[in-house]
Amino acid sequence: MSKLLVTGGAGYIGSHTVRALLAAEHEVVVLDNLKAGHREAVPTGVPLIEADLLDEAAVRAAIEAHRPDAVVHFAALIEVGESMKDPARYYRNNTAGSLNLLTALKDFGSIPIVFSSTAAVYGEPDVVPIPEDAAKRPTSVYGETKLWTEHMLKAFDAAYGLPHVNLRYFNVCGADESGAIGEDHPNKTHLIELALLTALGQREKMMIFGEDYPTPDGTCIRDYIHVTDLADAHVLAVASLLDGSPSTAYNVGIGHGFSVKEVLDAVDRVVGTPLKREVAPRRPGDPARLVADSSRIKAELGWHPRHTDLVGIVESAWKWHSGHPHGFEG
Ligand SMILES: NC(=O)c1ccc[n+]([C@@H]2O[C@H](COP(=O)([O-])OP(=O)(O)OC[C@H]3O[C@@H](n4cnc5c(N)ncnc54)[C@H](O)[C@@H]3O)[C@@H](O)[C@H]2O)c1
Ligand SMILES: O=c1ccn([C@@H]2O[C@H](COP(=O)(O)OP(=O)(O)O[C@H]3O[C@H](CO)[C@H](O)[C@H](O)[C@H]3O)[C@@H](O)[C@H]2O)c(=O)[nH]1
Repeated sequence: MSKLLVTGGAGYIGSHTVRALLAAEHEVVVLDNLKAGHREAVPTGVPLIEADLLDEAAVRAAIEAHRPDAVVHFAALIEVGESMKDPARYYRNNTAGSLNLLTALKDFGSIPIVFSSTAAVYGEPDVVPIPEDAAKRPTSVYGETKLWTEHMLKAFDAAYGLPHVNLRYFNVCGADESGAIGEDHPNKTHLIELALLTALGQREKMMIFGEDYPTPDGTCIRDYIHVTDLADAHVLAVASLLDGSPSTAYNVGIGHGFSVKEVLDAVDRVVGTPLKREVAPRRPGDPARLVADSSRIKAELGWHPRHTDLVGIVESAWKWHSGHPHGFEG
């Protein structure tokens, strides 16, 4: 049993991963500023340090007090559109916040770290499915903040020895099978969450952002990875670091893409009624097709996604949203 510090563990992906880490018999401590996370998402018995990564002294105090064997680092601002309007906030929170954490990790004996990176580091890809060594040309400040953190990790590892795994997630979706936790971001921008809130009557209609992309039905294609499969990838990444494996990066996706229209068709099937749809202009910065080549994590860590059926993925998200129409507020 190892002791793990999880930053952003009160958020959507973090709270699912905390459960997977507990199931793998690790001891877990969460650090979160609760600006986008939820106290209720942290399981009873897991200590929650309410602190901000920008508070360097608080970060150092948390590491010193708990002396984790490894850290899983989710805490970040996550909205592509907002990052373009307020880059200062994104570089400060995501890149400078990560710098505070990495500095503490190297000062307290090079504590290994699993970092939440993103497919957004690739930007518009030359090759699809995208392998890890594809060119990194982020088209958003959000993607840049994550790529800069990857650069810092590489430099810290070279200079001080800081073992790390960058997990580059594709489009994360779904919810824990219990239906007790799920996606509840303060600003809703993700396709499946918005569609299900529309089905609950909280939105009038679904906007399809562009149907003139060079794809079979003209809408964007994404690789939808279920949050519990992603949580399993973290458990494996932590184990590999604790075993002394060298630093690396892994793409985490199912290796198959679905178009916006296919996702909305699946939502219609699951909720049993067709949602009102309207075609809108393209959303700036959206690549046409993002699909992961996840063969490296499969080969090296033995990871395999269990949720590859789109209707099943949407059903799991629907169980959460229909049971908690206003998220953690009820
Ligand atoms: N959701 C996706 O589709 C997706 C895709 C790729 C990568 N990611 C990455 O995964 C991670 C988790 O995303 P999520 O969807 O769970 O988002 P989320 O907003 O639900 O979780 C992020 C958590 O971090 C906390 N946080 C943010 N800044 C902090 C700070 N400075 N100090 C302390 N706590 C802070 C928030 O309160 C929140 O609980 C992020 O790093 C995100 O960039 C998400
Ligand atoms: O109301 C909506 C919302 C989204 N979309 C479309 O649906 C697709 C998926 O959009 P999301 O906003 O759900 O997700 P993104 O692909 O923009 O981004 C997500 O996945 C990326 C990696 O693939 C990054 O990690 C990012 O942080 C994360 O939000 C896009 O083509 C988007 O244009 C719509 O048509 N209508």
